Amino acid sequence: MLKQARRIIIKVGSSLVTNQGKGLDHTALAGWAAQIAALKQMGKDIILVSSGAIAEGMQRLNWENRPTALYELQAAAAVGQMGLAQAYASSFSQYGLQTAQVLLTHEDLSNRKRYLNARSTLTTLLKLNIIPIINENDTVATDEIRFGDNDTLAALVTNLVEADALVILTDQAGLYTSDPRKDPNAKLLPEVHAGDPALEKMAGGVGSSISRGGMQTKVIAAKRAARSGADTIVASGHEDNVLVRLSRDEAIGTRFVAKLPVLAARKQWLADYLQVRGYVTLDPGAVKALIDDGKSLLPIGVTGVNGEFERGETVSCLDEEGREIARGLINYSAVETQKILKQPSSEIETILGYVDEPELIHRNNLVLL
Ligand SMILES: Nc1ncnc2c1ncn2[C@@H]1O[C@H](COP(=O)(O)OP(=O)(O)O)[C@@H](O)[C@H]1O
Ligand SMILES: N[C@@H](CCC(=O)OP(=O)(O)O)C(=O)O
Repeated sequence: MLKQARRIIIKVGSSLVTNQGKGLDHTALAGWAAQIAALKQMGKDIILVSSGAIAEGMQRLNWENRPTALYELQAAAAVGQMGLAQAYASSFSQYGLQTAQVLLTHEDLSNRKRYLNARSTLTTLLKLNIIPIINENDTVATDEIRFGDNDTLAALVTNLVEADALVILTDQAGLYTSDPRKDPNAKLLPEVHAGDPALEKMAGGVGSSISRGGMQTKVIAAKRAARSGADTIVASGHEDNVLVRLSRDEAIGTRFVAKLPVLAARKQWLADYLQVRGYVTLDPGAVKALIDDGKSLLPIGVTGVNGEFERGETVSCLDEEGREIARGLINYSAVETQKILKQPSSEIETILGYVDEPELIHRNNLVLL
């Protein structure tokens, strides 16, 4: 599949770019640059999402253990990001390629204007034949606006620039039926369907103290990438010449085939880019109205509300078992929603003294998950 792909996002995880968490593995970085240069020769647009700032920062600061305080992590990232950018710039320059550093936070992608700016900057860099190297802007990201792991960031970038494929390189051969570090009988899955709920049960957490997310975030990243039609490959970065071989369509690792219906750009944005501020619980009738009948969500079908949100913010819709079935932009704040839930829309004015909209979440602002 990579043979056909013109635009590819490649993510290399913390487990691959660092020397067991002690600074950057410069030989490994040079190897990624060499392989990406070969892919560029084949006429492909490449964006690299690379972790490693915190590990490099810890090394430069002589810190033995990964700090837990956010401000220390942020300081380490600020120091280490310099090293990461330098290392890539010098490795890629061997092949006559220039690099650009792009640091993003979740907020950059949830704000529509900044999202569009990020998209045009990235596409301009690609047109200029430059390799954008993306990482999370750890220095300013607070807990509420953090991606945390770079798998999620890579998936959102895949959708942002409408890439054809996402390649996630890690320290395991691909997705196994269970965590191979814990289960000696775990089997590698060569091909799966992105978005298959069974996969999330197989995938476990991180494999090392420096990584974030584990296989769980990779499986979800594949589901997100599929929403814009991109296939995902999760493969081992220790595999010799892996990117070049993948681009010859050699079967390596796990391929997540995108079979989900492709969502329109605005609906993708609703599904994945916005931060959920609260939850509403739906009765079975409302669940059916949303899923089977394509209706808007009315207050009468809501049985519970959680969180503090304002009008226009993103709220997740749960069924009675707590499964998320949809997300959308809500027309009433949490306080207002609490007052009008289980009530017919005709009562909104009597209860609140005004009415914004008869729907709690209008269909146009709602996406099924
Ligand atoms: N079903 C699974 N298949 C493969 N790896 C798994 C699975 N469940 C959990 N893992 C763990 O996920 C780890 C890879 O994720 P992570 O440690 O976050 O690496 P990275 O830094 O590359 O993102 C593996 O080392 C492995 O221990
Ligand atoms: N942004 C952080 C890395 C986040 C992280 O570890 O992500 P991952 O490579 O997905 O395990 C850094 O550069 O140190």
